Amino acid sequence: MKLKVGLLGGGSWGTTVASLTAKNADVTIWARSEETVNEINEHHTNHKYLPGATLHKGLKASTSFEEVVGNADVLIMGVPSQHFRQVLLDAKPHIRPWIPIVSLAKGLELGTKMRMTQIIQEELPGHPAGVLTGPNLAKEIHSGKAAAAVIAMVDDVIAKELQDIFNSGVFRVYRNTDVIGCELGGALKNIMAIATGMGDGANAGDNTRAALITRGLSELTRLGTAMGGKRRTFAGLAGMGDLVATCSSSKSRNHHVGFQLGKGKSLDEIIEEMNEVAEGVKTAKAVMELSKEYDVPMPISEQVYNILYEGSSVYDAFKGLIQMESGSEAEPG
Ligand SMILES: NC(=O)C1=CN([C@@H]2O[C@H](COP(=O)(O)OP(=O)(O)OC[C@H]3O[C@@H](n4cnc5c(N)ncnc54)[C@H](OP(=O)(O)O)[C@@H]3O)[C@@H](O)[C@H]2O)C=CC1
Ligand SMILES: O=C(CO)COP(=O)(O)O
Repeated sequence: MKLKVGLLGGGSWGTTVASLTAKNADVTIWARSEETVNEINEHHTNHKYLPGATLHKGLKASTSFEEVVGNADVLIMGVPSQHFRQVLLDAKPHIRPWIPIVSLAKGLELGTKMRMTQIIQEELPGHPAGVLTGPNLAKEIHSGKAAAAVIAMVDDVIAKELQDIFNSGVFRVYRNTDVIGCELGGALKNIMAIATGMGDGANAGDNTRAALITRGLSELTRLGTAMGGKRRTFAGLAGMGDLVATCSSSKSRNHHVGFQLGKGKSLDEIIEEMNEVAEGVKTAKAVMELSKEYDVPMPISEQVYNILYEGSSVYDAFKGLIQMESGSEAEPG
């Protein structure tokens, strides 16, 4: 008997994971748009988010939480971070006791600064909560290119069962028990992708991008370990892996936002023209508060924040970073 999976969120990554998982399980995806649901059921496509992709024929879709979640053995949350709690609460009355809940989101909730598994634990205490993360640009995965990911859960026995649902040929899924580190790696790298995007947009060069990625890793590891993540996690797929993929790819939405800023466009213009989420824009706000709370200097994130919200220019940001005293590699700066 195949496990029943309910997946909430019909965007590019939610749809990609639903289609991949449909090879191993009986999957129904929830999207709020009837048009998307009908398109998935009738044509096995989701043009708005995955143009040109054909989805697994066994994947079903519905706008009804009851239909998607009511019988599910596993719940996967593919909704962006700022809407995650509300969608979880809307689905809550239909969720069966103690089924595992896996987040696909890479961001922190504004206001609470919470990770998505913390929201799951707060709203649905007792459900094992985990995250699927790693260098996984949806646009490459739906076209069948190989990739590796990590399923992180405190309970490694449940993680092993979930590994079998997600693993499929060229999509290789590893396990990790460090949920905090895996979740923070995914959220924090988006800010670094905005930074490298800015450099690329402003034609700063390959050496600058490499310096930003490397110092970005050091910066996110500092905050991540202060918040309870394990140093090794940040050197793995959820940290370094995702950082490299996102910071160097024009397929990344966060890199795209940075790139356009580097070309001189305003944030409002860029967001207006996008129909997808770039989580780093909002996560940057939460991270500035966390940097103060944990007393961890985050110079790259701070410059990204200044450009996004304080009216600084890309030139000001690079000048700011370059004028910092360069001490030991182990130190901020
Ligand atoms: N795309 C990728 O390559 C990857 C993305 N992720 C992460 O996955 C998460 C989901 O991103 P992704 O699928 O890419 O997002 P997209 O931007 O592609 O899609 C956003 C989805 O969220 C829905 N949505 C927007 N607002 C609301 C709301 N208020 N209530 C309910 N649903 C809403 C949209 O529905 P509608 O169409 O009706 O507006 C749409 O289905 C993000 O945290 C992202 O960082 C992780 C790995 C890879
Ligand atoms: O997280 C991702 C790749 O691992 C997707 O990054 P973007 O959200 O920037 O497109």
